Amino acid sequence: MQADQCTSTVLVDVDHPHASACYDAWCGVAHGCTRKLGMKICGFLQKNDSLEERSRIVSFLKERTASNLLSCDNMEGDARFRRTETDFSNLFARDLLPAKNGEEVTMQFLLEVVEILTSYVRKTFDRSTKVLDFHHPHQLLEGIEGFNLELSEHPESLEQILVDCRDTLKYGVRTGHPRFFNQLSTGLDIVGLAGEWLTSTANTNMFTYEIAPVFVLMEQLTLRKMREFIGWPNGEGDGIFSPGGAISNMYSVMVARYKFFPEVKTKGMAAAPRLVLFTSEHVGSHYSIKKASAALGFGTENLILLSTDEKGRVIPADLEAKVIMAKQKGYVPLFVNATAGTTVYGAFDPINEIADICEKYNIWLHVDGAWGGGLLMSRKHKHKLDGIHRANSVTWNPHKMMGVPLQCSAIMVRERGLLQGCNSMCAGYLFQPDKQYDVTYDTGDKAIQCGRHVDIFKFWLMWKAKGTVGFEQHIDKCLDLSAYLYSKIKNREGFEMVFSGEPQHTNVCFWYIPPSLRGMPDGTERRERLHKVAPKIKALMMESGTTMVGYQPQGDKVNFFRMVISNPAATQSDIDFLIDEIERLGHEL
Ligand SMILES: Cc1ncc(COP(=O)(O)O)c(C=O)c1O
Ligand SMILES: NCCCC(=O)O
Repeated sequence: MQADQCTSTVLVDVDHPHASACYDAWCGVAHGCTRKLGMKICGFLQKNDSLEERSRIVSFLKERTASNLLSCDNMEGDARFRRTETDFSNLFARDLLPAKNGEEVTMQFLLEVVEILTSYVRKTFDRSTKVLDFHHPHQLLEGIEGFNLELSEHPESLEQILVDCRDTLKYGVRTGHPRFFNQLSTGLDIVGLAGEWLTSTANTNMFTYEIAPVFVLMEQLTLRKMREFIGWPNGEGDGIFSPGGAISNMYSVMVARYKFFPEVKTKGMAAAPRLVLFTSEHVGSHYSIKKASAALGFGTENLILLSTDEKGRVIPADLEAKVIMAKQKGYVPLFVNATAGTTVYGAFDPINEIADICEKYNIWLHVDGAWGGGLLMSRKHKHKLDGIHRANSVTWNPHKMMGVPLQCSAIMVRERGLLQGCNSMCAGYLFQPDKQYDVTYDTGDKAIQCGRHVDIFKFWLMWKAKGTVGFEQHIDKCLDLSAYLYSKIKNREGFEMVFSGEPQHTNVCFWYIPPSLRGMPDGTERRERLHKVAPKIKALMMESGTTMVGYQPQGDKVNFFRMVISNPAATQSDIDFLIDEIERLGHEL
């Protein structure tokens, strides 16, 4: 293989036994070419990765080379922005753009950062790397191998800044790792990552169309598409992206109150009767409803918890009984939260039956689909959210089941105008009515925030890259993996399911029973000892860094593992690994 670096023309011996090496060389050529030509070569090469295909490609490229169509003669032009050995020890932030002559240093610095990030991405998907390198807070605060968290009086060199970047990732948790199961938000979507990089580079604000024209329109179009999945005709309604599901849920309570008692906006809660809210007793109906009742002045005593069945689903009859009881006490039932995918059990409340009761008593129905909303995109699983179209508002977090990088949460409201009416303050320095464009595109007055981060682009880009079918495949795969896990442990010695039956979402809840506890009669001693098993296994897991899965008690149930899957990188082998690891770490307890 010879490559004339001046024109980067590559002469290839197709029959050479190392045709594959030629293929790799062509990739190198592609990367040295102009974007368009390089992309074409890369795309062409990557579509065909078998050796035979590679040889065919190489002979194709050889012919093209012969016709001299593949010369990347702008190498010189790009060479100055190729990563080169740079001594950053005497370079500082002040040497970066917009400093005079700062372009070269800036490019080299950013290329170093890109190298750090791309190296991290590669390791994230490498199962031979650890999920985490756990250290206790005092160890990190004392400084490990020179990683000093203290802030500096004087500027650190760019070399130190790059070291700090590497260490920050080194001592963090690889939430994109295929064996990271600890949270509902997992994974590292590359297109989403690129979207986030662009978002930070654009560094703008969502409050007005004038400074975020493209992002505002993307948000509007994407929310409409989401509302179509909810089943509101033509995607009618309103919405906004918020910092998270807890805030989205808070919006729903605020808007419900504004709908029925608008004067509370100006006169406060004194202008309303004693209002009561309803949600599942399960902590997984999410404590954010409780937070909302506290933060919005209802008082947590006015949040009435609803009984649930063995699978954690709200019992509609209990809701109706408690509504009647509240009314008999002179309270006003304002708001019911039905959860589509509870945090711990993954339970889907019976929305239609709950909607019947809400319509009967004229109560606002909110569906918290923070965790389960994504299943609306799956033809196989969307039935679990039947009735969601009857909701007055819906929370849906793409940053959970759909793998969109944090943060990305939507609150959608069926009735247009309520978000604006509830939150608008008409700040004259932002929302001038006499702008040259249609000011209804200014979103700021719908929000409880002023400045609002651009959370839409990474989601919009992923949707463009995956298509709706791509999200459906992602969701179906994760649910298939949870069914696989359930099938592996439901009758396995040493494993006990917290509730019977196939998982509704990807949540699989179970106890691991070490041999020392097997055969022990149920009672206080067994419960106390079992309560300590999951925390101990989790601690050993984190110290070994091999995998991570959450645990918690629920009601009268002692600590149990909650396995959730939202990372499309996970495979059955990772599920097998988790089971084996739990047995390995817990066997001697
Ligand atoms: C059902 C449910 N609602 C709301 C939330 C809160 O979402 P966020 O963490 O984005 O605030 C969660 C988080 O797990 C959840 O599971
Ligand atoms: N909304 C909090 C996240 C809960 C979890 O990831 O388990």
